[in-house]
Amino acid sequence: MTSIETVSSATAGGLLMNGAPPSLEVRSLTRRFGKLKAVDDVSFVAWPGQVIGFIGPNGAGKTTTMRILATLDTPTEGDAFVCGKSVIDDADAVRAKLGFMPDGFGKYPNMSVVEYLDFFARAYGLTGAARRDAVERVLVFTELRRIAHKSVTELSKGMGQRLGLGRTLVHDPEVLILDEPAAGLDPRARVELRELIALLARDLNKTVLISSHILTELGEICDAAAIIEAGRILVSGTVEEIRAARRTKAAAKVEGGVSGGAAMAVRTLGEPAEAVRWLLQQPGVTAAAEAGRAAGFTFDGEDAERAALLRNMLTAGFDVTEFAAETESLEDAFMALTEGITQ
Ligand SMILES: Nc1ncnc2c1ncn2[C@@H]1O[C@H](COP(=O)(O)OP(=O)(O)OP(=O)(O)O)[C@@H](O)[C@H]1O
Repeated sequence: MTSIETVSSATAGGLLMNGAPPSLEVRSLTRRFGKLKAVDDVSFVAWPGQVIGFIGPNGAGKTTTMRILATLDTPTEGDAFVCGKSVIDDADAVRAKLGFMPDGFGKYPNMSVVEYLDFFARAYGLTGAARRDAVERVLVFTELRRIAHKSVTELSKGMGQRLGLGRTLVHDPEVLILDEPAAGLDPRARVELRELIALLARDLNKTVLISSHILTELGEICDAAAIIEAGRILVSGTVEEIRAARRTKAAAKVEGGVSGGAAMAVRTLGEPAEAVRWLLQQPGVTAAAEAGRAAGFTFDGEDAERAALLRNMLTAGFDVTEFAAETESLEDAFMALTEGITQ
């Protein structure tokens, strides 16, 4: 690993988004275990309504970071803030604002789903009607109502994960920390979990930090990502910022190319190299390069100028079969951005 890339404009711009502070801020966090730096100067931010993927291979430092956020461990250096409260100096306030779903959690035998949730509601100090309402709200949200009286030890993996998520929601926290919640789920349960997480962020404005070592698992639900390897953040920011950083990097690779503009791709019946040569002469085209059988380019212009570019291309004799804005997956962007960075 030779460099760190943080592409979040929010971190650079004074930690405000639309005038609001971040709901989660990890600031130069380091955790040593003897000689091992499990977490090494990790920083990233997340905002209300955002699902942020915490992505990295096994042993990268995700769980250690999450445990510190959940006040279950303390950092060697640095600090983290949940709704502005320090995990070191104000751990009680953090616990009230945060729900943590660990990657494995105990299920007590002889306890039904409703009793399990009620147990956690008591642990959070809820009493009387407030406790009953909280448990009911969670049963409805997680769709566990119909199996409320089933024993927790008889649940399927998918239902067990719903219960684990429900457990973190009883005190209605603003920030949710979910450690590998999709691990071991079948495709249907995974989609259902994804829908619940989207609801929590989009409808209830919660911040969700969700870890995985599988990038594709998170690509579809995350608005932002922090990618970690060997304790260090390789890249962090919104998915759009990560894609933009990738485009800038791609454009910088093209000789004479100036970065900026929307990513586009064009396919013709001829050689892509010919299209690339022609594109590089056109106004608004800031970079172009061959991309398999297509020519990829970045274009800085409005719809009318884009239409003119296509018209000119046809007039110039190119047999265009496809001409489209490129939507790059988070995975593609990550692979390109971290190319040559990881060992
Ligand atoms: N209590 C501990 N004592 C010593 N080493 C630890 C301890 N906890 C974690 N580690 C080490 O710190 C490193 C980071 O571990 P961590 O569990 O945070 O990684 P992770 O990204 O969550 O990985 P996984 O996906 O496998 O859970 C690993 O090398 C791990 O062995």
